[in-house]
Amino acid sequence: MIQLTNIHKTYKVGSKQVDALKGVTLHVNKGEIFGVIGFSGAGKSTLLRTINLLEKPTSGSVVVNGQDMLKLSEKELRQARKKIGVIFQHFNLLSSYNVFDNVAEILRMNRVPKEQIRKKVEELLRLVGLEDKANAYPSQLSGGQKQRVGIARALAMDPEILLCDEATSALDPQTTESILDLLLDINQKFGLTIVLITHEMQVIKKICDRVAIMENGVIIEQGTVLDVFSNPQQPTTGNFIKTVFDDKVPKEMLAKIKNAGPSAYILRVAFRGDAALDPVLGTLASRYPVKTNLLYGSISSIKGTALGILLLHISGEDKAVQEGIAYLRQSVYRVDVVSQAEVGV
Ligand SMILES: Nc1ncnc2c1ncn2[C@@H]1O[C@H](COP(=O)(O)OP(=O)(O)OP(=O)(O)O)[C@@H](O)[C@H]1O
Repeated sequence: MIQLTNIHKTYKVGSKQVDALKGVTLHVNKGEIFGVIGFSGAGKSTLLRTINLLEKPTSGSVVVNGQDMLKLSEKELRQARKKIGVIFQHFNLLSSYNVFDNVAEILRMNRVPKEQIRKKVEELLRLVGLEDKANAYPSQLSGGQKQRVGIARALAMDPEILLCDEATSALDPQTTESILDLLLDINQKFGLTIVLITHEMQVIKKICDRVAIMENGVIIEQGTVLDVFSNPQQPTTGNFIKTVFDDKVPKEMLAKIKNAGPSAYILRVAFRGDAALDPVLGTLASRYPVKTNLLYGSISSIKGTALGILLLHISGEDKAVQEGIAYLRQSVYRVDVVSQAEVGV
């Protein structure tokens, strides 16, 4: 659906050059929700804006729906952009227009016949749950309601792709959840392809199928959300995951743990799918003469698959501990030995 290949973008600021994108290659499948996460300045907005050519790459290719976007004439590009809706962090509504007209304006601009406009706007406002706010002005709406108008505007021309530029960053956590539910609903109802950029891992976890992590203008890691959450490869990815799975243990608690022998470790254990329910820990305790303490545990569902993260303290004679760890490694998705300093707070 979207293929970005070896995208470079260099801005010139006075005599200085800023390399915002340094060879980004990305494929987004039709109908999926693809998230791009990174810290401020990583290049996310620039990347998102190359998809509809709001930002023209310095080099590289942008193919959307089989069309090479860089080869289109102005007129063809305008047509192609109709199929790519965009929603923004600060909503971009027209403050002097009411809700109805904010949405109708898009249809008028695109010369949709007048008699079709009312029906279409009513349909869109129903979809986003704002049918009773048609006459309200943006200043009379909450942030979440404003973003719903933004979504209705973005969907007015029946796009195939929706680009979301930090669409929930200005919203409180509860409103964020409801906007993400709406995006998920639209994705499922219409098979809409969604690309979103965010700095919140919670957003990625809740609705994305796949994720790319950006740092300094490059993608440092990408994969399904489940794979990335359960098996991160890069330290930055691990740091983002920690914002969702806060596997910290009070230092006083760590100080009280008594080792059952000379060998002791703290393990971070990731379980996936059905394995999350298996009595692995019971078998570990009965089969190996080791002592285990559960320090932290969390199970959540990522796109319908359970992902469990545990912190375990294991101690005993060295041979038994090593065999116990080997058994765990065979039985669960991933086991890492972590230091007290890493998990203690
Ligand atoms: N129009 C511009 N002119 C000059 N430099 C720019 C321009 N737009 C972005 N940059 C620079 O390019 C780099 C990437 O910026 P970009 O906005 O894409 O990052 P981001 O990951 O979206 O950050 P944020 O989360 O803060 O929006 C930054 O160093 C930024 O200062």
